[in-house]
Order: sequence, then C-alpha cells, then structure tokens
Amino acid sequence: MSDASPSMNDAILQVEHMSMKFGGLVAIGDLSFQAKRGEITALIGPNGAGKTTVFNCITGFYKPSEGMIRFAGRDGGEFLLERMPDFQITAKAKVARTFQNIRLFSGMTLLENLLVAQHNKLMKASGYTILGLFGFSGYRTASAESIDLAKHWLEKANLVDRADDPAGDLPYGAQRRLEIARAMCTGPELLCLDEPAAGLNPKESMALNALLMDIKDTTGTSILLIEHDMAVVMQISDHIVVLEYGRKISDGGPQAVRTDPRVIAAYLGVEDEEVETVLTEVGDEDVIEQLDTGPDSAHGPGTSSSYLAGPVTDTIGHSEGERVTVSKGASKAGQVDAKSSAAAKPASPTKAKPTAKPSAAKSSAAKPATKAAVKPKTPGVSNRRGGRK
Ligand SMILES: Nc1ncnc2c1ncn2[C@@H]1O[C@H](COP(=O)(O)OP(=O)(O)OP(=O)(O)O)[C@@H](O)[C@H]1O
Repeated sequence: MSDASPSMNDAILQVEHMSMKFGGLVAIGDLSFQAKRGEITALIGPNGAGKTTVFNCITGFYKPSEGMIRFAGRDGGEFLLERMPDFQITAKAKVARTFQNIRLFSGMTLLENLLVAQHNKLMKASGYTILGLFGFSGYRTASAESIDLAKHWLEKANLVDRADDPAGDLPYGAQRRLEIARAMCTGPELLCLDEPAAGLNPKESMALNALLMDIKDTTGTSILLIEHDMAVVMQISDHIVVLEYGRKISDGGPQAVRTDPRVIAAYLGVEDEEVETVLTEVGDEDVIEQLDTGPDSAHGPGTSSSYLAGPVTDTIGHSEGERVTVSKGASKAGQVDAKSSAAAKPASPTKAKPTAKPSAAKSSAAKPATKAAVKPKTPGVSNRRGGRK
C-alpha cells in the first residue's frame, strides 16, 4: 500500500507485460498499456484479438499466465489484481464490469435490480443478523440510501419512469443502460464495459454515449471499454488501445489511432497482396506520410513493449521454452511494419513510395471499407473480422 493519494490523470490501471495462454494458443502476448484515472479508455481490435480475455484477466475471471495488473485506488491503496480473487477485485479494488450478453434479472423490476447490486452494503449494515435487519437503525439508514442511489441512477439512465416494470420488458438499448446503472450502484472506481453498444440502433447509441460521458464528467469514474462500434469509440474515448492477435498494434488518442496504418490494415481484412494498394487508396496524407516514415514514436507501437517483442507473424517464445507460431502472414499490422521498413530502403523498385492520391477507379471494391475503417461515421463499422458475434 502506498501513502500518496493519486490525482486525476494518474494511471488507475497499469497492465504490464501480460500474457495469457490457453494450452498452445497465445491469446494475449506481452501486453502493456495503462488507463488513466477519470478517462475513457477503449480497447478495440478485430474479433478474436483478445479484448475479452484482457477484461477477464483484469476482473479476475482468468489468472494471466505472465505479467502484472496494477490498480491504484482513489484512497492511495495499490492492488495487484492478478493476485486477487474476483470477488475481492469487485469489493476491495472497486472494479465493476458488464458482459457482452446482458445479465439482468429479467423477472425483477428495474428498482429491484439496482437494489440487489447493493446487497453487500445492506448486509453489512444489518450486522449479518436477522435482528439487525429489523432492529438496527444503521440498516434502515443504509436501506433508504440504497433506494436513493437506485433512483439517482435510474434518472441518469433515463429509466425512472419504468422503475416498477420488469427489466425483461425493456427495449434492448434501455437494458444496456440499466446494466450500467446497476454497475454504478456499486460505486466503482473503474467501470469495465464489454461491448455496451452491441445491437443498439443509432438513437440508442447516442443515449449510451450521453450516459457514459455523464458518468465520466460527474463521478470521475474511469471507464475501460471494449467496443466494435467506432461511432461510439471515436466520439467518447480519451485513449484507445488496439489489439490484433493478442498483441498491441497501436496506442494513443482517437485521431492518432484512426490514421495509424497498422490499425487500418488490421480492420480492413483484405487479402495479403491487397494491403499496400488499399492503404494507398485511403488517400489520407497522414497515413501515406507514416507509410513513408514509419511509426510515430509519440503514440504508435514503436514505443510499445509488445511491438518491440516482434511482429505478430513471428514465432512467439514462452518462458517454459515452448514455441508457438501465430499463423504466418495473418497479421495485417505486421505487413504494415514490413512495408514501413521497406519504404526506408528506396533501392527496392517494388516498394515505390506512394506520391499522389491514386485514382478512384483503382480497386474500387476496397475503397468504401477503407474509408469506413479510417473515418467511421456509422455504428458497427463493417469489416471482415471486426463484425459482431
Ligand atoms: N477459455 C478459453 N479457452 C480457450 N481459448 C480461449 C478462451 N477464451 C478465449 N480464447 C481464445 O482467445 C482468443 C481471444 O479471444 P477473445 O474472446 O478474448 O477475443 P475478443 O477480441 O474479445 O473477440 P470478440 O471481439 O469476438 O469478442 C480467441 O482465439 C479465443 O478463441
């Protein structure tokens, strides 16, 4: 435990050299990143990139094979989450999460769902005795406070009018907001949301964005978000970490990440030989500049330990000494790395630098996908590997 009280913008979460292996499969390889207090940090990447596995390690559902997960509490306490059982991560470190699939008590009312979330606090106030439930004034006070808190979050989620309806009767988007309201009733310092916008229509996505921004602005709760919906991610995130095949390929602000060639390539899902053509067709000066000069060390994976460990297409070494090969040529990000190195060697006639924006006629089928990946404007950016389950 440390004495110093952390301030806003300190790291609340530091993932350090974390790996997670399932038998021979390296789901996460040497991942390091941090989430700052009071910010919204998004974890994005194509299907199977390892995002949920990272969440499961942070929230104690899995124990990482290697690495550390440091959590700095608001009161100055520090926790090593990889050493704690999941219930202590919730109770002591105050990390709350939601899941990809909605997990409400559908037969209970909205209010009851939010009161159940405060069960621990109420039982503590009762002294864990039947007498306490009926006799202690502390319990009655705690009970009244729980109802007030539930009402507060129902109002924030714009659901107070339906407080007495069964949760299962709510439209899908409202159920998502109720889950977040329920998590907020536990008073979390870090709120982990696994695809909160999955299945939402644009109006529901806007309501979700408003709720998350409100949580950030009014409570100072830090949010870690897994999301495929780029309209949500780019609009509300302060910081984005991009995974591909369990490795970090980019890490920075929304603008830096959206123009990072590795991210574009990872999201395109084009055939290997099309990568260079399609990247050129992006027509974004920043992207072409980066292809010419290599990664931006200020925010790109050049500063990432996982990137320095080698491209994803390499064979990954493990502490036990076994070698596990991640499918050769699978990583589009790795190909961009190769292209960047090649661009630094102008002698090669086959790696000519793109000097002008290519014609629209060239590879026209790929162009809409490229634009969507770079400047996504609609929810649920479509891509071959980044679609929803
Ligand atoms: N319990 C497990 N046992 C074996 N393999 C697993 C397990 N959990 C995850 N994996 C594998 O780890 C890899 C990463 O999966 P994960 O669900 O973390 O990806 P993801 O980025 O969250 O994907 P999506 O966006 O589709 O939810 C996948 O190859 C998956 O099959």
